[in-house]
This record gives sequence, structure tokens and C-alpha cells, in this order.
Amino acid sequence: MLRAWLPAQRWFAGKGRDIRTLRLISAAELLPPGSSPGLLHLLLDVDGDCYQLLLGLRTGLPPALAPALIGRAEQGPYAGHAVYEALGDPRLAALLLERLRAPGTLGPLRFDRDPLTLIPAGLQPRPLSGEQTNSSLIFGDAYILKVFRRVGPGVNPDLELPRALAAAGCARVPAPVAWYEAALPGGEPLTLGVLQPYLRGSDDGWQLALRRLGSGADFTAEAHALGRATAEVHSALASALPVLALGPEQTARLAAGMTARLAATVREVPALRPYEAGLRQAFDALAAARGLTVSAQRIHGDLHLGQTLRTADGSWALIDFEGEPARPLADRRRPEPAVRDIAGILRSFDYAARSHRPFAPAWADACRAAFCSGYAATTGRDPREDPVLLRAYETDKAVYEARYESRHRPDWLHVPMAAIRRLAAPAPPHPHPHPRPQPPRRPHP
Ligand SMILES: Nc1ncnc2c1ncn2[C@@H]1O[C@H](COP(=O)(O)OP(=O)(O)O)[C@@H](O)[C@H]1O
Ligand SMILES: O=P(O)(O)O[C@H]1O[C@H](CO)[C@@H](O[C@H]2O[C@H](CO)[C@@H](O)[C@H](O)[C@H]2O)[C@H](O)[C@H]1O
Repeated sequence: MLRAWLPAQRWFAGKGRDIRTLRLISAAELLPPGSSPGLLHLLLDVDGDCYQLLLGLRTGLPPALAPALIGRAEQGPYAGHAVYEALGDPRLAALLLERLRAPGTLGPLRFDRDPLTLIPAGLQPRPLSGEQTNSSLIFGDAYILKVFRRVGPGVNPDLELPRALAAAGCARVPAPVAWYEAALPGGEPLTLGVLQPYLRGSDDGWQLALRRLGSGADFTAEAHALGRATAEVHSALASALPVLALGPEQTARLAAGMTARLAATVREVPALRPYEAGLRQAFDALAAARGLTVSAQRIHGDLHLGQTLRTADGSWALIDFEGEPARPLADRRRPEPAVRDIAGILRSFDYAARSHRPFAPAWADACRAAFCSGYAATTGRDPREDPVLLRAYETDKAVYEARYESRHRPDWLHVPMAAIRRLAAPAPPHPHPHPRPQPPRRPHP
């Protein structure tokens, strides 16, 4: 039953392949055995990846829950029961919130919360629609619970970083109010879900940018403010968590990692092949750069306009600190240059401009410049002052995007490919990041 259902889920990483091995890691009943409906929490090993499932069990399924049906239990105490996606059932979703309100353990599961926040009882749940990496439920328009789907040992950065930011007094990120984990023998706990305030009435940065483009409106004031917000989050993360100064050898290792990622992506996305040598130049330049001061710190890790919310009061918030979903958790928790996030947003302006007909390059350029100025206004350093670093990270991001689009949205592949063509062309000389004012030319005699 699960073998057929899992590959059809957006959050399932092994899409397009037949499941070879499926093994139960843990099972916990969140309601007393025999309850109807029943609620079962499962961790499953599917071909080496661990997934979290919340299954509802009922003898008969009401019509409203028909879309949530997975199949019928064939054996065990629930034999013959309908098995369905519990997050689609308001009764069971409400129960999950009750568990989060009352800290404690249940089998391998541990529920925890911020002792200073009182989460009200009885908030009505509704699932968040749309395509997500995980599954989210909104409770009474006051809180949002993200249920992680592919999980692994170690704290998820989407819990770790927002908590660290909240403790550092940074209000740009909704602070987790409750969370739950699984403690399995012989390993670090796995983060399974995080509840945080729901920013009601906020606008998704990507949708907002597209609307502005569609009406020919300027977005530079927002881009500037977003640069400031990103810089504030980076500064708070740098003050709360370790920062490492990278020497030339470590910077060269970063460049080598980018080159290796490029080579692997070229094997997967043949359209990149003609540009490989050109793209590599950006990484070679980073490896060869001397006198570059690079520091590494905890960052967002997958920043793009879709991870930003413009709140009802007009300020920017950042969400989804999970990092790139396909990367191993240990990699995603490693300190990295903050320019990686900056490159992500700069690429996003290009994505937005290219989704618009006709392509609006001037709009993207203006937003990119405004974002960098906003960033500089807060940190005192403009990312454009490190063109070699910025180019390498933008190139790395465009390569990542080419792989992401070829895997998940082939119709979008042309967007990163346009950037790939631009980035593969020889870099313009960068004696100074900003053109210095030239003395007036003498009139020709
Ligand atoms: N705190 C929040 N307030 C309002 N909306 C949110 C909040 N967190 C997430 N969302 C909405 O939920 C969507 C999915 O959240 P996200 O963290 O990106 O999940 P996923 O990891 O599943 O992609 C976001 O695009 C945003 O629209
Ligand atoms: O939000 P996720 O963590 O799931 O991020 C993944 O999916 C994103 C697309 O939804 C993808 O972002 C790319 O497309 C965006 C437009 O849809 C664009 O704004 C981004 O700049 C571009 O990178 C992201 O790369 C991927 O990790």
C-alpha cells in the first residue's frame, strides 16, 4: 500500500524510482490502542532515507476524508481499517497540537515547548495547500506546524537557527514555540516538527515580486529592505553561533567543492556540458584569489524570494532555515560564507524577471543593486566589493538550480540556463567593484 502511495507524494525524495526496501524504524500510537479514529506515528526507512508518516485509522472513512485515503490495513490490530493521511483529518491534527501544548514523551517521541509561550487550546487546524518540501498545518491562523518528512539524526536547522535567533533577540524570523523529536537508540534525536507563530496577512516575497513585475511596478525599495533584513539575520547568527575565518587553503577547498558539484551536475544535466569550462573559471578564480577575507558562519542555506514573507506591517521576515532539502543534514549545518545566501536572493530576482514576458533584465539589475546596497547599509560591507566570491557563489547556485529544475521542473530549466550562459562568459575585469568617478576628459584639440 505505502509502496504505491509514497512515490506520489511531493515530499518523497525517491520519486520516479521503484521502492526496493521499506523497513519500519519506529511506531507510536498517539491515541490509546483501539481508539477510533486511531493515530499512528511511523518512522520508515525507505531505501536508506528516513521518512515521517502520521496515519489515521478508521473503520469507515467519511466522504470529506476520501482524498486522504492511502489504503486498507491488511493485518495487525487494525486489519480492515482505512489507513489515511492523518494531517488531512482536523480531529487528528488537533490532537497533535494538544500533544505539543503538553510537553512529555510517548514511546520514542518527545514533545517540547518554549515555557514562556502559552499556546491556546482548541485552535482549528487546516492544512497548508500548495507544493512544499514538507507538510504544514495552520492552527487558528495563529500558529503553523511544519511536519518534516525526510528526517535524519541531529537537530534540524529549521529549529536550531530560529531558536538561536530568537534567543539573540532577532525578530526577523518567527520563533519556535513548540517542537517534537524522536529519540532512537544509539543516535542523536531527529527533529520531526516545529510550531511557530503564523504571520497572518503576510505576502510571499516571490508572489509579491511577480505581481510588481506584472504591473510594471518598481521593487527596489522592497529589495533594499530585504537586503537589510538579510544582513540583520546574518549578523544575529554570527553573534549567536561560531564564526570561522577561512584561510586561502580553506577557500580553495570551497572552490574545489563547487568544481566537483559542477562536474557531477554536468553528468546529470548534459545541457551544461558546453559551459563547463567557462563556469569553472569562476571557481578557479576563487581558488586563486589572494588577500580575500572570507569568514564562514551559520546561514539560511537556501535563501530565495519564496523563503521571504513581507508581513502585514510591511517588514520582511525569513522562513524555512532547513537548507537545500537534498543535502545531507551534517552539510547543511556547516558554517559557510554568508554570500551564499546573498547569491540565492540575487538569483531569485533573475528568476522573477525571466518569468515575466518580456524578460525584464533592468528590473532584476535594479533589484540586485538595491538588495546589495541594503545589505551594505546594515553591515557596512557591500557584497559587490567581493566580485570573485560573489560570482563563484552565483555560479554555484545557478548550477544547483539547473540540477533542481531538471529533476523537478524541466519546464523551468531555461531560467538557470540563461544565467549559466552569462556566467560562463569570461568575467569582466574588476579592478574596482564600483566604477570610480573619472576626471573630466580634456576636449580634443
Ligand atoms: N510563519 C509563517 N507565517 C506565515 N506563513 C508561513 C510561515 N511559515 C511558512 N509559511 C508559509 O508556508 C509555506 C511553506 O513553508 P516552508 O517553511 O517553506 O515549508 P517547506 O519546507 O515545506 O517548503 C511558505 O511558502 C509560506 O507561504
Ligand atoms: O523552497 P524549497 O526549499 O523547496 O527550495 C527549492 O525549490 C525552489 C522552487 O520552489 C527553488 O527555487 C528556485 O525557483 C524559485 C522560483 O520558484 C526562485 O525564486 C529561486 O531563486 C530558484 O532557486 C530552490 O532552488 C529549491 O532549493
